[in-house]
Amino acid sequence: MNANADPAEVQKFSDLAHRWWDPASEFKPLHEINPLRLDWIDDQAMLAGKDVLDVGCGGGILSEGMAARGARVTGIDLSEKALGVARLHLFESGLKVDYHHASAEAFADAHPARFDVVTCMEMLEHVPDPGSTVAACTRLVKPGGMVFFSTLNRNPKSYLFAVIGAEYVLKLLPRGTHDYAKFIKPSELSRHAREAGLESRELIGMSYNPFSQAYSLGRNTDVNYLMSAVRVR
Ligand SMILES: C[S@@+](CC[C@H](N)C(=O)[O-])C[C@H]1O[C@@H](n2cnc3c(N)ncnc32)[C@H](O)[C@@H]1O
Repeated sequence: MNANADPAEVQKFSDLAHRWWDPASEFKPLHEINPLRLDWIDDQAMLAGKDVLDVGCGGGILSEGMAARGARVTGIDLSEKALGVARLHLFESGLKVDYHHASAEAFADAHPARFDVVTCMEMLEHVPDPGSTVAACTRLVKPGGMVFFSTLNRNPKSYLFAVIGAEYVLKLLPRGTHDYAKFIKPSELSRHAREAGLESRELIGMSYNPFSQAYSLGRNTDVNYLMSAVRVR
């Protein structure tokens, strides 16, 4: 497996992959946040007609959403099982997405500056070297193109909400889904982005309200957050 991949992390997603499109499964949070992040990306990138790469696409929830908005979408992941589920789901949805088994780094070597837009959502907190992934996403996008990331902040509140709350109290996610040590502060993601040649455009938080059981985008980046950036060199 690629040097910048944790086989145990990829295996975790492979083991659950058959439930990826069940909106009541472990992937419920991804289904619920998808309309929010899709609108947020589309507002900035104007997806229709664009060549888009979805890095760490998993079962294809975001990839299909972007294809439905008129983008030509390619998805890459290191979980063969997740990709198998993603390909099968295209028969149900009737959408077109081109899925490949590849790491961001290897795909960047083969397809430098090939895409108008690159998305890499809920994936950086599962890789050993997120800076390398950010650099690869930057190499994959054309100069002037946009890159979108989402991940988890690292602080006592995010530990409480994303690990204890989500995995142990509300049981939104299976125990062990997230490794707190791999969470990434916005300042760290910004540094990786700057070093790679990206200029940050927007940083926005995503919060879960356990009473209304709904997600919303807002200023609070304490736990989940998203960042958009433009390749400037
Ligand atoms: C939480 S899922 C997110 C899926 C999708 N991006 C979304 O937000 O709907 C994380 C995905 O990252 C993939 N992944 C983990 N490490 C990876 C790596 N080094 N390279 C490519 N994909 C990886 C996993 O297989 C899994 O499909």
